[in-house]
Amino acid sequence: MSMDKINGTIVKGIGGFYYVEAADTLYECKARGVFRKNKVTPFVGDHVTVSLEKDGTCTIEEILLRKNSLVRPPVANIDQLIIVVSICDPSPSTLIIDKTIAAAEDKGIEPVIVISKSDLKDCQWLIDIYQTTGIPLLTISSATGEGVEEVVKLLDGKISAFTGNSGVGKSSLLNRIDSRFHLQTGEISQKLGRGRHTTRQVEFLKLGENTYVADTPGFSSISVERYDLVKKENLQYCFREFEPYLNQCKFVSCSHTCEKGCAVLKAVEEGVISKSRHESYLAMYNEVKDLKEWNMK
Ligand SMILES: Nc1nc2c(ncn2[C@@H]2O[C@H](COP(=O)(O)OP(=O)(O)OP(=O)(O)O)[C@@H](O)[C@H]2O)c(=O)[nH]1
Ligand SMILES: [Zn+2]
Repeated sequence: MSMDKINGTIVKGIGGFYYVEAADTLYECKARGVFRKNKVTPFVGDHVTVSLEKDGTCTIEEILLRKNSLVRPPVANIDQLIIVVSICDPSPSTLIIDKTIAAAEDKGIEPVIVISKSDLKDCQWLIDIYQTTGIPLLTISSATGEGVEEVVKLLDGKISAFTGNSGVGKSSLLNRIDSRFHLQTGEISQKLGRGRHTTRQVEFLKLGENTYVADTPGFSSISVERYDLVKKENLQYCFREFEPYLNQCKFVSCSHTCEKGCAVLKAVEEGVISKSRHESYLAMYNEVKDLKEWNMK
């Protein structure tokens, strides 16, 4: 029997069916049994090969190599992670922000910081910490609309996921960006509840040509603890503003925590690297330094 094969992207998964978008057509597919046997789960975002049979059956035959993946929520091939941080209600934790940034950097996902609720409080202190890092930074208010257009521009042509603690204003921002988010982030997620054991699905919402946003009802935040701990040796590369100094330290094996002749510590002292960022580095370094490889996954 001859079969046509196409390549596409999984944009949705519900009840054992996967919805694959290819050339503006949506195919309802089953996955080959072999995936389950090998304990491979197709993720939303996966680029896949689908066979189209004469009777209309579509089957996912192959999952192409993932650029990256996140476990909670399960999603693959994300270009950028939009980290929403409210300036108050709830107040920001720079350590949580930096852990999230590091998890993204470690996976090769571009982090973007969006400071929200700028109508409520002065954001300058937080801007000061991050504007020297080289990480894209925007300040927005979903109440006044400030900065929302800039967020829309940033999403163009990319696959993005939003993350941030409960209450920081993700839904409010997404609703301003596209009204179709309203239903998914509001009503359905409320029906499903937000408990740990409820069914939660990720779905890509298409905002434009090659522009998708992962709608992740029920997930306030990607998990950066446990699943996404960055190895000690890699941690220094997850703080991108450290990069110019890394090979200027006196010792090749410098951990940038306390050593004499450490170029990173010097940059912190001189105020070129923000103290807050380095404090997060220290805290994260101490968390992972004694962990063995098998404890990390
Ligand atoms: N003043 C002000 N309030 C905001 C803004 N954005 C969101 N809020 C309020 O903050 C609260 C939480 O906003 P949500 O958009 O539900 O936050 P969320 O991040 O989606 O929260 P979860 O759904 O729990 O993850 C709501 O009462 C919003 O009205 C803003 O820019 N300014
Ligand atoms: Zn050093």
